[in-house]
Amino acid sequence: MKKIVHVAAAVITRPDGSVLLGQRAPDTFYPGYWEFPGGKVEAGETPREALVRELSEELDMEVLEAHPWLTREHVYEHAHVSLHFFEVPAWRGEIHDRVHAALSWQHPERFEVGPMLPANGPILKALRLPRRMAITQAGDIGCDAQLAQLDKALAAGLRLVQIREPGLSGDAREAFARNVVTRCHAHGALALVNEDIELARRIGADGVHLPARQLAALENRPDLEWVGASCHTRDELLQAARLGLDYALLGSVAPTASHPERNPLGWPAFAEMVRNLPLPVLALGGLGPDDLAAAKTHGAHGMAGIRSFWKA
Ligand SMILES: Nc1nc2c([nH]c(=O)n2[C@H]2C[C@H](O)[C@@H](COP(=O)(O)OP(=O)(O)OP(=O)(O)O)O2)c(=O)[nH]1
Repeated sequence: MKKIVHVAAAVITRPDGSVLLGQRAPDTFYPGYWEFPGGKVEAGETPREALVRELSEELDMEVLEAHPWLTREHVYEHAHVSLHFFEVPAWRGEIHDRVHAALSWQHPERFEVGPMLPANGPILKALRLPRRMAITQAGDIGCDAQLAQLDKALAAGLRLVQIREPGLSGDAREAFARNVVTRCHAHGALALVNEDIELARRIGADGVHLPARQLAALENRPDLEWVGASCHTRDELLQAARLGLDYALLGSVAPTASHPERNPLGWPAFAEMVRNLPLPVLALGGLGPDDLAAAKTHGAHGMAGIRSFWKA
């Protein structure tokens, strides 16, 4: 077995959502391939310390903020690497590249450079996962009211919707879900169906969201473009990772109106549970739009919720 080489890599992000990629120099492994700036963690360093050092050495950049994001393993011919990705949204200094053949700012929805290093495919997909997911509540407020909220939220930039309507009957649920998918697609937003894999396929949804008990029962990932799951424990998160899911929801982080009696996790426990996972995690439960910064600091990709997530 090859020794594991730890690597810190930076998803350096501008406010318009573009990320910085570097093209590997001719004298390296995979010359000409594109990567996220970073490099090997040296003895005695944490991945974060390595990240700060590498970005200073390679790009002349002083990192002001770095949020832990994903950790992925990949076995190359030359090494078994464990890639610790951080999101870097703030830095000081003008970027001066010292090691790459070229640098390029790229939008995750349409990468125009390639090829990418082989380990990075799932990373590029994770970058396309929006940061906020709103979960429908038509069973509580009525289909018309929910669709009106959806229109407003899409117009305000919402790009990820989970259709979760256990209270609607089969036909009503299908008609409502079709309506949501059409409206989401008109805005380039993703629409996922809770639990019902067949319904998701039938109506052309982008994927399915698995409740925890369905996640536990599955042996293989359903064959849809986007598949995520609700998790409450580290074991459930690891099962989502084993199945190769695209994201997980983890909560409740804070007390919620619907379950005030449940013991919330709190941010420190959330951060511990999502540490070194290979898939993005959205924080759920008792959160509002203002909590995104705290969520990212604690290792979340973003947030999901019902009530406050429909307020445009
Ligand atoms: N920096 C970076 N490395 C990546 C990414 N994806 C990926 O598979 N890798 C792999 C390629 C290499 O095997 C390893 C990084 O090692 P490296 O050789 O570039 O590291 P380094 O800058 O410390 O270089 P050196 O000390 O060997 O000169 O991680 C990525 O997006 N960014």
